[in-house]
Amino acid sequence: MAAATLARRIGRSGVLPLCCRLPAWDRAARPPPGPAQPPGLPLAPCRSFSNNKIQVELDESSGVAMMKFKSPPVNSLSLEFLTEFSISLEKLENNKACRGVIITSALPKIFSSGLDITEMCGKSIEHYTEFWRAVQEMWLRLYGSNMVTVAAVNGSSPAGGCLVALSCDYRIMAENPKFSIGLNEAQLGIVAPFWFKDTFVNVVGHRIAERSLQLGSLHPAPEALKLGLVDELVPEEKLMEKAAAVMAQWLALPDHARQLTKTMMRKAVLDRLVAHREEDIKNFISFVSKESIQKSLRMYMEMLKKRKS
Ligand SMILES: CC/C=C\CCC/C=C/C(=O)SCCNC(=O)CCNC(=O)[C@H](O)C(C)(C)COP(=O)(O)OP(=O)(O)OC[C@H]1O[C@@H](n2cnc3c(N)ncnc32)[C@H](O)[C@@H]1OP(=O)(O)O
Repeated sequence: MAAATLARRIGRSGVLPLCCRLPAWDRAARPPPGPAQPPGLPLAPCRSFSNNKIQVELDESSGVAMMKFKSPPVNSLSLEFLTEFSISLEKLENNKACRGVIITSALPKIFSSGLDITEMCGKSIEHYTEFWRAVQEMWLRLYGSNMVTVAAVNGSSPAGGCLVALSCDYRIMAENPKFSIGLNEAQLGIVAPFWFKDTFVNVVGHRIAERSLQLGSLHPAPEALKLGLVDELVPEEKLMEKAAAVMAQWLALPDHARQLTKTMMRKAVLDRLVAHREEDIKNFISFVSKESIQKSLRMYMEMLKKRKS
């Protein structure tokens, strides 16, 4: 089925209708069709699981899951959020019926505000260790996912929020110039870890990444498109429809060829963190424990509050 037709059928709900079946080269063989269903019962269930902070709906007939961040006020990546995120990804990854996931936000104007700064302020070494391991875990699962991952960026997405989008296979952003995206860590007086940087370089190239990282730039949507930080801009109301169309296009290929290609492109960067995980945690702890860094983070949080009042 042509991607455009599929997208039209998906409509605004973002959920593939039961009549649409994607090509036969699934992630793994599906169970044989059962006996005819009584009228009124759905042919293929739309499985959903919702935790406190993330809602996931999987349409088993299309193999596409919709993951929505729903942690007000700004979808900050707290320890609890990151844990739910990793568990949700793991559940989908292990579900043979799931071939792709669209990641978006259920909140208006914000995709994700990045790592929860309060998790990095005034906490114990044990807490920093647990938190940073959760950040690593989320990235390893998302960047290394076998599923097709599409980010439907429907709001601002600084720092860790940008990392989530960068870790997907394709990024579509709402074309609102008020929404911005980027690795702005330098603006907070902190440094994006090497694997944030590597992920960024793999998307936009070395020169753009170097300039953007040093300046801690947050790029308004049109600029993000020009830099290649996002792949497409679409009017906000068309975002989910477009994400579904892109997903259908990517799922029209055999999974094994796409997955092996993805692994080939990403393995070196993933392996680098896997090989240096404990060192990276130690590095985070020693960095974040510095009084000067704590001061910078506190001042940044105060600035956010002042800006509001
Ligand atoms: C060796 C390596 C060491 C360290 C590496 C660390 C890497 C770090 C990565 C990160 O992701 S750091 C986080 C970076 N994030 C940001 O800079 C975003 C900051 N937030 C904003 O710019 C804005 O809040 C916004 C996301 C654009 C939303 O703006 P809006 O006006 O809609 O909301 P408001 O600013 O009023 O915020 C509401 C509420 O939420 C609190 N908030 C916002 N962001 C965060 C956050 N990232 N963590 C924790 N809390 C956050 C904000 O303070 C407000 O709280 P209040 O209602 O109590 O005042």
